Parts: sequence; C-alpha cells; structure tokens
Amino acid sequence: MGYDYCFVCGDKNPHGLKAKFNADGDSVWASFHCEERHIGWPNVQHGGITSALLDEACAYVPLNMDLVTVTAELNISFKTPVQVGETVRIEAHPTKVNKRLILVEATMVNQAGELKASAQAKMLVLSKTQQAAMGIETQA
Ligand SMILES: CCCCCCCCCCCC(=O)SCCNC(=O)CCNC(=O)[C@H](O)C(C)(C)COP(=O)(O)OP(=O)(O)OC[C@H]1O[C@@H](n2cnc3c(N)ncnc32)[C@H](O)[C@@H]1OP(=O)(O)O
Repeated sequence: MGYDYCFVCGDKNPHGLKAKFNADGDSVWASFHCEERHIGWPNVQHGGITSALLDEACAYVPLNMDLVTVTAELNISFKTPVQVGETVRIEAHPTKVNKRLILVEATMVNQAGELKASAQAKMLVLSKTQQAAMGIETQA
C-alpha cells in the first residue's frame, strides 16, 4: 500500500500535509491549519497547497464510494487568501455520478465561514487494468 506516502493525506510522508479526511454521507471533509512552511507570498498560503487540498478532497469523494479515480480536470477559484495561522475546512460532494465520470464540487472556508476557494473536478474512474498500468496499488 502506497497511500501512506500520499503528499496530502499520508501519515508517513515527512514532507506531506497529513490532512485527515472524514466521510459524512456522500460528502467528505478535512481541517487544515496554515503554517509558515505552506506559504508562497509572505503570510499567504501557496495556491498549490490550496489546490492540492481541494484536489485530494475531490478524490476522496469517489474513494468514499469505493471507486479509484484520477483527476482529469480541476478548476479552482481562489476567492480570498488563506493566511498563516488560519484553520480552514475543506468539503467536497458529488454533483453527478456516471459509470466512468464523477463530477465533484469542493469548497475551502475559514472558521468564520468565509469562502477561501472553490473547485469543480472531473474524476475519471480507473478500471483494475488501468490502476495496474499506472502502478496504483489498492487495498483488496
Ligand atoms: C486510503 C486513501 C488514499 C487516498 C489517496 C488519494 C490520492 C488522490 C490524489 C488526488 C487525485 C490526483 O491528483 S490524480 C493525479 C492527477 N491526474 C492524473 O495524473 C491523470 C492524468 N491523466 C490520465 O491519466 C488520463 O488523461 C485519464 C485517465 C484522465 C483519461 O485518459 P483516457 O485515455 O482518456 O481514458 P479512457 O479510459 O480512454 O477514457 C475514459 C473516458 O473518459 C473521457 N475523458 C477523458 N478525459 C476527460 C476529461 N477531462 N473530461 C471529460 N471526459 C474525459 C474519455 O473521453 C472517455 O470517454 P468515453 O470514450 O468512455 O465516452
């Protein structure tokens, strides 16, 4: 199992974000605390970190349905900077579920409920053959 080393959620990745995702019905959520090591511009969370968290949330939605996917498209709107010291909540839910394509929407809000960023993703369901070809190992 390689998931322990996922950059966003893996427990064993020493450089990772170690975000823990939880299921709530067909939605998923996680909390994340922005620290100095997550910045791009001074005091502002790097957009790539924001994107990675939203991408991960979008991948956890199909995972919550026992589907292994990759992100085919990810569109992000950065609304307000996430600042060092802020804790944000990332949530995602499916908007359309087809056999091969899962459409997902995700949001990132701070503790005051201010919208920091939102995302729409197209998640492509991988067959076992595709997973093997990409070297993705999944739990039996
Ligand atoms: C324990 C917890 C751990 C948890 C660990 C969780 C880790 C999660 C990580 C976060 C998620 C990621 O970042 S994943 C990494 C970032 N993403 C990637 O690397 C993906 C790279 N791209 C690809 O591999 C490929 O482009 C695919 C698989 C997305 C599509 O390849 P393909 O060759 O088109 O696939 P194929 O099977 O032939 O096509 C399937 C169908 O989807 C359609 N299709 C393909 N792309 C798109 C698209 N953008 N929008 C709409 N439809 C599309 C095709 O036309 C086709 O339609 P039809 O002909 O069937 O009608």
